[in-house]
Amino acid sequence: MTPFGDRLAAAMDAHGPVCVGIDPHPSLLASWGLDDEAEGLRRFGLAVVEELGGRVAALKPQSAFFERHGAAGVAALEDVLAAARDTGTLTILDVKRGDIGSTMTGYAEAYLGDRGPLRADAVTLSPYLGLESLRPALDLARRTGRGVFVLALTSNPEAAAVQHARHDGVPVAAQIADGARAENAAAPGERLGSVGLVVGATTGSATQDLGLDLAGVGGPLLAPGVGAQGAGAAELAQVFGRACGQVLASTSRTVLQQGPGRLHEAAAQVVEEVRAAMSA
Ligand SMILES: O=c1ccn([C@@H]2O[C@H](COP(=O)(O)O)[C@@H](O)[C@H]2O)c(=O)[nH]1
Repeated sequence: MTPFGDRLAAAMDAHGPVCVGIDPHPSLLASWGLDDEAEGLRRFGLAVVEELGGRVAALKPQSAFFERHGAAGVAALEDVLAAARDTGTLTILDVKRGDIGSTMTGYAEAYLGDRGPLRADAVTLSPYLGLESLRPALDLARRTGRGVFVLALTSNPEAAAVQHARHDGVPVAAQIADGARAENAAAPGERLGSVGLVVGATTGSATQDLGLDLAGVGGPLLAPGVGAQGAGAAELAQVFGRACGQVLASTSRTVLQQGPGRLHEAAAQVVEEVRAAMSA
């Protein structure tokens, strides 16, 4: 399979640098006239896929909302992922996994193997058990042409206590960025590497203050926080600077709260704003 980074670069060329999250919050389900039960989530997710499949660069289901409903919710997530795959739209499963290496192998097979019912094109990973603990996922993703987004500077304010902290004088987030750079450098020839970072659009001057070389990462930069969390075009330009071309802005509630039938128009508006920010 063509490596994830190259597939994502092509999708961003075709549809713009925006990923839409599938986050079935109870309040959104209610406003869509759906029950907060596994079947409601399934219908919600499938409606998003039906309207946006083939029209955005990527869809990002949020596993937490589906897991709330146990086995039936996870089955709904499997259906949503399968439907997205059928449209040819890239999927990023936001599940933020990270564990000791031997257990990480299980998670890697669940999300990044060729046979797992929850497989996605890419997955979000937490490096806070040590970046190298993610090795099984990094290696399997490379073998199967899938990708990962490692949490570096997340969009929530309380993250700074961990991610800005210094170890041997180097900020934790910068060490994670350097690790992603090394992974991508080991797979030369890809237009965009397949090891990306999560860098929140809400993180202000942190990328500069901490000296993160985002352009040097060589992989995609998933930027949640656009819309409901308060970031817009100006914030994206400030956070990403010369790495703008690698940014995949992510937004969920801002699009989803428009309701069925109006998702594409809302997503197109975000694409327009992000493109303007990136080219300014
Ligand atoms: O740093 C992070 C990492 C992930 N997220 C996820 O993105 C969406 C954001 O939803 P909005 O409705 O656009 O706020 C959600 O699934 C988060 O878990 C993030 O926000 N920040």
